[in-house]
Amino acid sequence: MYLVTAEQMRELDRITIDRLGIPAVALMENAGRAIAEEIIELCRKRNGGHASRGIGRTVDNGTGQDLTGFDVSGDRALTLDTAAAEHWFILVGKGNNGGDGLVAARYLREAGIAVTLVYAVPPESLTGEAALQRDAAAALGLSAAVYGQDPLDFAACSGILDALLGTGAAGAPRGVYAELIAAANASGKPIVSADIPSGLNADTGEMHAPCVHASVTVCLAFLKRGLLQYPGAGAAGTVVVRAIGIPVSLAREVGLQSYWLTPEVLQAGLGVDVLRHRSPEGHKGTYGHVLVAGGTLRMSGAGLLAARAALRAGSGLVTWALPQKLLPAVIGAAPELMLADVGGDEQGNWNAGTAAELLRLSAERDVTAVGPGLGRFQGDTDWLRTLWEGTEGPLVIDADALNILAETDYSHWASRPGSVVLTPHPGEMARLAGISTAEVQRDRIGLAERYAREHGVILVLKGAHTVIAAPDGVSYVNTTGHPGMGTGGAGDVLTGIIAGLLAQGLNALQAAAFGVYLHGLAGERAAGLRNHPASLIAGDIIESL
Ligand SMILES: NC(=O)C1=CN([C@@H]2O[C@H](COP(=O)(O)OP(=O)(O)OC[C@H]3O[C@@H](n4cnc5c(N)ncnc54)[C@H](OP(=O)(O)O)[C@@H]3O)[C@@H](O)[C@H]2O)[C@@H](O)CC1
Ligand SMILES: Nc1ncnc2c1ncn2[C@@H]1O[C@H](COP(=O)(O)OP(=O)(O)O)[C@@H](O)[C@H]1O
Ligand SMILES: [K+]
Repeated sequence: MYLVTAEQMRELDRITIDRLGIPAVALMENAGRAIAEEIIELCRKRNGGHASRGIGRTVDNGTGQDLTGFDVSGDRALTLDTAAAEHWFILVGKGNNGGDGLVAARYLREAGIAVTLVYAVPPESLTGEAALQRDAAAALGLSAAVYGQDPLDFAACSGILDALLGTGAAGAPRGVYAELIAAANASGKPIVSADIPSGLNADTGEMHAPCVHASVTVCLAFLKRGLLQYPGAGAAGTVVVRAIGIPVSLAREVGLQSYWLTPEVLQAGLGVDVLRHRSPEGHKGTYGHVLVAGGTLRMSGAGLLAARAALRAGSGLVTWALPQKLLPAVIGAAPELMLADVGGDEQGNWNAGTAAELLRLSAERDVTAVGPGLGRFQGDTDWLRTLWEGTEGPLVIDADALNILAETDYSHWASRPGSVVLTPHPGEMARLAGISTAEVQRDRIGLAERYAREHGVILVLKGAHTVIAAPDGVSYVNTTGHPGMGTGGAGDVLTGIIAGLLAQGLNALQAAAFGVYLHGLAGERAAGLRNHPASLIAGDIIESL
């Protein structure tokens, strides 16, 4: 499923209306009807009725609590047995988002649900299609109030439709919009947002103050980027994407290149064999050989986790290269692994002298993963450069190896035949990009796309809803995963998984995207196996692969 910015959405609207000749009012009619359908669905569910979802996937966090769900569904009857018990307030903004709300109000009324239109601004200030809908609602005799002029008691309603601000919003909600959003949130009533929660930045997921906290967001036509990025993803509730008559085939014309990472996108878009078929005559040599370079006295476990994860990801062979001093202590920790001595210092740390042996080891393996538990040492920049320029296969760079990169301008390093996958968490990304962690989190997709393009790498920006971006501008947002995965070593496991997939012949983008997806799924599964997800530890993710 495509992800769009507000600007791209406007372009899609423009082409549909101006070039295809589909009237804007028809799109608005479809949008309003879809919103009304979803409100009725919510009422039905709330009253214990059967949910009649179409195609869809709900992401469950393993504790029975819905995180974000997506649904693309077809027609459904606009009736509700319990309509008499419902009374919805329709918060109407000045633009087309308000117009959508007015259409929804008509359909809700049609289903027997009481509605009160609550205009944020005097209705006379509406223009275009929204004004047309205002007149239709008035002609039907829908009851209406103007915020600030008429008395309004939120306690009297059973639910709220937020049709205040959509993709045309700029900056934090002002004046009466801000007051209405605050009042709606404070009411404790379920809120359904039209297109995006008002107060959310549709592109970045940044939540302005105030921002609607929705139970359901009925996203229109294309999934807005901001609905998948935190903190916005947390304000949107269950996200349902509904078609409104804008052809999906226009996506290519507008140059959409950002996707929600689903099995379909992995399979059809990225060409990944998600079932991971193995040839009946395959043997360990068929499935590649990973070299993991990492682990020091203080953090030997990081190297071990990455190496074990590479095995569980299906790599035929895995060699773990580490300082000689540590070798006796880790023998037998994972009998399936091969160990390689790279020298190092007396304390069991890596040093500049390990580069030559590492290069030799790497030349005989299909992929090298460097960084987990590596530590820092004198001359580590040249050390990493030697590896970068001297190895031919793909490199997965994580943890301290990222910190080394962050301190140097590696754009001057010789370009390498093999691809590079960087897997920073937000703190490491901040150091790489020379900005604060808060700035990284402000627009994760945008930053990942820029960095990947400018540096010619596959970038995996980790954290809830990990972003994968490629040098050609394509990006994916993953929604598998679990808050329980916020535990030391979970990232080392991801590094191993990506390396393991690379060894099996996936290209760097495929391995990064599929690796992130599988890592998240394994995390969900592992969390579900514990008494409480907080008890999840990184090794559990490996065991759930
Ligand atoms: N034909 C189409 O295009 C279709 C569009 N569709 C729907 O339209 C939505 C986009 O509609 P839109 O572009 O009219 O903008 P919208 O989000 O309603 O709000 C803009 C208004 O809000 C105001 N305003 C802005 N920022 C503000 C702030 N911070 N605080 C306070 N006020 C602020 C601003 O007023 P101004 O400040 O300019 O006077 C302006 O009038 C889209 O999300 C989807 O729901 C669908 O029906 C499909 C077909
Ligand atoms: N709330 C969450 N939802 C989904 N995935 C998460 C969440 N928190 C952490 N993760 C995942 O767990 C991993 C943590 O990686 P990282 O911070 O590098 O850990 P470490 O450095 O200890 O190995 C990342 O892949 C991240 O995406
Ligand atoms: K809205």
